[in-house]
Amino acid sequence: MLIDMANVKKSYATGTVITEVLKGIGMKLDKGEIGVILGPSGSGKSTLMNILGGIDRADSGRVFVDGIELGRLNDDQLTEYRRHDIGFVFQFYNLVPNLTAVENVEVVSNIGKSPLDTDEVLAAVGMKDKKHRFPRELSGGEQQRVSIARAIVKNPKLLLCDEPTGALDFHTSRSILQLLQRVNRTYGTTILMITHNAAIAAMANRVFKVRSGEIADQSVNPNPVPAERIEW
Ligand SMILES: Nc1ncnc2c1ncn2[C@@H]1O[C@H](COP(=O)(O)OP(=O)(O)OP(=O)(O)O)[C@@H](O)[C@H]1O
Repeated sequence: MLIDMANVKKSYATGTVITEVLKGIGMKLDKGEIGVILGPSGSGKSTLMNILGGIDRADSGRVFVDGIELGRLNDDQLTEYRRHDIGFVFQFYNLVPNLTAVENVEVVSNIGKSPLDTDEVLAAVGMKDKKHRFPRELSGGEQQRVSIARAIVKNPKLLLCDEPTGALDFHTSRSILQLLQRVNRTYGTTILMITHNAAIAAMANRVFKVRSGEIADQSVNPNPVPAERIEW
């Protein structure tokens, strides 16, 4: 079991108003699986992912990732966990603009405990030939490939993707989803992906539907579909 969460609650206070964003979430994902989280805007998806990624903390409940109980880590340990064990991919790539593609990846591999080879990873995401370009010289899809290379070069236990195709057209999105499926197979990386797009659920082993801070539905997909067959 890679992710094992039970009864996770989280509230935010703005002024005197307290909003309960997560109301007792439980979910499990096995090692090597792809999980997809679906849910409307504001339902708590990013909050859930931030807790799993060690960016934020739950107020109560239990969160285990690969046997590590995140609630028991102090701030320094949580930073180490985030740095070494988790890869993040965001909708808007978040590459460093004045570094080339290869330098963006090296920034992460240089601080890794057991990083993968930078050139191998850039080749795996199809960006070997353009590795000396700056982000502004790359298309959105290419920038997302570099950001995936940056996320996986540290060989993370868990790859968290928050709307990784949210800013891309259909064809580019599908090639990014294919890439994520290939990363999952090649490196055995467990992937948890947030999306608004229900069609993407077809490529997942497990699908979690979040509504108003609760898991409204979850399902197991015995035959995940290759990403190239997904249509929307
Ligand atoms: N730091 C914060 N302080 C106060 N409220 C917050 C904070 N972070 C999130 N919220 C609130 O928590 C709720 C859930 O936010 P969250 O970003 O987790 O939703 P989401 O499902 O990821 O939405 P989206 O699909 O729009 O990204 C929202 O109502 C949001 O306004």
